[in-house]
Formats: sequence, C-alpha cells, structure tokens
Amino acid sequence: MVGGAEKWVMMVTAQTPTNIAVIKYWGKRDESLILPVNDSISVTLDPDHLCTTTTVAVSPSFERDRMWLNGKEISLSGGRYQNCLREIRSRASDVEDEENGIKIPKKDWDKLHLHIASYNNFPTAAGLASSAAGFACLVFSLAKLMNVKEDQSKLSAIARQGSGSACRSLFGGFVKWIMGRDEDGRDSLAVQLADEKHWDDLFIIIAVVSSRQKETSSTTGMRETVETSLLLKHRAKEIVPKRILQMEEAIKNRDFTSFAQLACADSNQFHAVCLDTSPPIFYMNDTSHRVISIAEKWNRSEGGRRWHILLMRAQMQY
Ligand SMILES: Nc1ncnc2c1ncn2[C@@H]1O[C@H](COP(=O)(O)OP(=O)(O)OP(=O)(O)O)[C@@H](O)[C@H]1O
Ligand SMILES: C[C@@](O)(CCOP(=O)(O)OP(=O)(O)O)CC(=O)O
Repeated sequence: MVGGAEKWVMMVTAQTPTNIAVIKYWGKRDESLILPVNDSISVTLDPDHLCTTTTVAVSPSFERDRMWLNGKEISLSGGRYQNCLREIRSRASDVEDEENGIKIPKKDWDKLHLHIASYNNFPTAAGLASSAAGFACLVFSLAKLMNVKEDQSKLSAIARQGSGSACRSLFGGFVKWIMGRDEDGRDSLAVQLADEKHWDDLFIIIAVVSSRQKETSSTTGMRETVETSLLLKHRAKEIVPKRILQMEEAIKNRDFTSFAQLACADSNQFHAVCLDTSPPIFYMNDTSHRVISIAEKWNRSEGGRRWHILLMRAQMQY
C-alpha cells in the first residue's frame, strides 16, 4: 500500500460557498435518495463570505472514519454521510505521491479510514444552508483526495445524497438542480446556467435576523409538507415549471425586475406552503417581516428606481 513507513497522513483542504435558492426546493419524492418534487435555481455566494472549509485526511494509522464539525466530533453513522462516503469510495482511483513515496492503489481505499474536520464561518442549521456548503465541500474534498475522475455534475448527484441543496454548491454563479425522472436518481443533478462573472453587479445582502438553530429542520419540515399540503402539489406541478423557464430567461438577460419579482414571489410561496403544512411551520419572525416591509417600501420609492433591494429570504427564524 505504502512505500516506506506506515506513518503518513495525506490530506486535502477545500472551501465551498453556500447558495441561496431563488426558485426553491421544498419537498422530496424519494427521501433516502433525496429526489425533489420540482426543479430549483440558486445563486452561489462568493467563496470569501458564507462558506465551509473542510479538510479530509487519510492515514493507515486511523482506525475508523471520524468527523468533527466546528470543532466537535459528530457521528458519521447517519445515512447521508454514509451514502456520500460510499459513493465517493466506489469511484476512487490510484493515488501516488512520488515526493513522499506514498502509493494508494484503488482497491485499498475501502480499507483505509478517514478523518474529516469541517468549519462553517456562519451559523450552522440556522436557515443559511450550512448543509449545502457542508456536503458540497465534503464531496468535493473527498473526490480530490481519492482522485475521483467524475465531472462536477456527477459529483453534484453525490452531494445531493448528503443534502438536496448541496448539489447546487458544486458550481459558482447561477445553478439549476434538474429534478430528474429516473428512479435511481442518476439524472437528478446540478448544471451551471451562468458563471459568476455573468452578472457581476448583482449584490446579495444577507440579513441574519437570528443565529439560533431552527425549530424545524428542512428535512423534517419538507416531509411534513409533502404529507399534508395540497398547496405544495399545485406549486410543484403548475407553478414551478413555468417559473423555472422565466427565471432562466431573466438570468440570461440580466433582467433584474423579472429576476426580483420571481425570486420574491417564489420565496413568499415557499413560506405559504410552510404555513399550509399541518402543523404549520413558521420560519420568519417579526424582524424578518419588518426587513421585508422596509425593502418593499424602498423598492417603490425614488431610490428604489435606481437601486432595487431584493430580499432573498432563505429561512429566517426566531
Ligand atoms: N460543514 C458541514 N459538513 C458536513 N455537514 C454539515 C456541515 N454543516 C452542516 N452540516 C449538516 O447539516 C445540518 C444542518 O442542515 P439544515 O438543513 O437543518 O440547516 P441549514 O442547511 O443550515 O439550513 P437550510 O437548509 O434550511 O437553509 C447539520 O445538522 C449537519 O448535519
Ligand atoms: C428552503 C431551502 O433552503 C431548503 C433546503 O433544504 P435542504 O437541502 O437543507 O434539505 P435536505 O435535502 O433535507 O437536506 C430551499 C433551497 O435551498 O432550495
């Protein structure tokens, strides 16, 4: 397996930004593969703002796979982590570090264990898509370490199995998650609609109204919505497909008015679907509502004719 002594560690560090959906993903048709009920579109933030940094290390001296999130050890036994690790390991190639005399043949990746350390530079599980940046970064860094030769879209289908929104963080700029039709999920992946330079005078301001963990996680929330909301069925079938086309057009033409209208309408409908869930889910608080009113007033004012404020409300929580 290794040239020379068994005391070596090989590691890779990667940084991945989070993404904010402008046409939302909410609801799964398959929970274990994480397959959505509709397409979605997002904007990936600049990497130097809200991002995850993950280091993955491999060594023959590691006795089991372990992971630390923000300095605290977490369990890797959950299906989402296991699915990502399994999928990446099954695509690993030979790795050779000539300088240090280390050789890892493809067949040995199943026997070697990993240590993973990940940090989010923003609140975790608070509605700012930490799972998106987190799983995208995990899959990307593991793929680099194990010399996986798949393209970004194929990797996105693996990140999707960690957290749905994570598939979109494998790309910068404007990204579409195509829901796919196959039962095994192989066609449910992300594609880049336009790169990060396409619309470089579009600025996104993120107002963190609370850093507390959400009371209802996205996973639980969307499960309850799928089980109880009639509005979601109407949204997924009748509303989103048209909005996706309109949003793609708005992005292509850098048409801010249409972009803003669609993003706000879709965000409002997402919150409406949450309210239509039984029991209802509330992701906004009084501060969120006040921020929205101020932005709406500004957009109608003289200043708003020059500078339009678009509120991309992911989830704002008490
Ligand atoms: N850096 C990371 N690496 C791996 N997993 C992470 C990382 N950060 C967060 N996670 C996982 O994602 C979970 C949080 O996901 P959740 O969807 O509840 O919140 P969120 O992604 O911050 O918000 P939302 O998706 O609603 O915008 C964490 O409990 C953890 O399991
Ligand atoms: C409101 C959202 O941010 C929901 C994101 O949900 P997750 O991707 O976190 O959910 P799981 O797939 O269960 O991990 C909308 C979006 O990002 O499209």
